[in-house]
Amino acid sequence: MKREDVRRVDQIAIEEYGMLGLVLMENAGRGAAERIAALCHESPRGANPVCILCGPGNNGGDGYVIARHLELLGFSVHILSLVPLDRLTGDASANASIAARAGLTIQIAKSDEDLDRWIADDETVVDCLLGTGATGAPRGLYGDAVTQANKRRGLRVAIDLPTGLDCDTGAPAEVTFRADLTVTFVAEKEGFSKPAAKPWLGTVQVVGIGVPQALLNDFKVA
Ligand SMILES: NC(=O)C1=CN([C@@H]2O[C@H](COP(=O)(O)OP(=O)(O)OC[C@H]3O[C@@H](n4cnc5c(N)ncnc54)[C@H](O)[C@@H]3O)[C@@H](O)[C@H]2O)[C@H](O)CC1
Ligand SMILES: [K+]
Repeated sequence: MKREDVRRVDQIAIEEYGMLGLVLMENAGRGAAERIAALCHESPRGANPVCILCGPGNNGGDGYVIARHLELLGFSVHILSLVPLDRLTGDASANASIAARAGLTIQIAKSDEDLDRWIADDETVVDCLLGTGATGAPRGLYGDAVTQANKRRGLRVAIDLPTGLDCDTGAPAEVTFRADLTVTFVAEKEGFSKPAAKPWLGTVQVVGIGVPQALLNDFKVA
């Protein structure tokens, strides 16, 4: 699916089917957490603890849901947000607040030094930095976070798409998250089939977010 189509699915599910964004985000995050747990259990590099890198939008919001569900699955999790939590809005803000009230470990990374200090070398790193709302190459601290993550030797999991990869063209940016696994929502993105995308995607798994079959049929999603 094209970026704009998958964002339309989200919008129609809410505006025409009356679903709540929080429900879509919960389905997305719970499904992603289950795939991450499965990968960590079956891979020799699958470390526990898990570090979740969260950006400013709903891709970051997914990260707070993933953290809550990974903890329920027995993982030790910590969250590095690249923005102060009061900068979050909507469903992302709601889930960051739930995670904070639940006592999940959340640190706010303000510099590359923070990222270097707080991302351990052997933990599993989850990319909830930028998703379908990204435009252009990851800027500033987002580029730093991707560079730091790529240096670690643990597993790397991208949520919805690897930060830096253009999900319509499959073109990687100068700095792109190199994932072992990409968990993507609703359907594979059009750019994932392009050869240039392969080194950055790793294995791709699709997670449904609970939108009605009728809506998926309208977008010809298998
Ligand atoms: N139906 C679905 O697929 C669902 C998707 N979900 C998740 O939501 C994200 C999309 O969320 P959105 O808030 O629209 O965008 P992002 O989270 O990607 O954040 C974009 C945000 O980041 C800033 N930004 C944009 N480009 C850059 C850049 N190059 N460098 C730095 N910063 C950048 C800007 O502020 C943007 O606003 C989707 O991917 C899924 O993960 C829902 O959770 C469930 C349903
Ligand atoms: K991402």
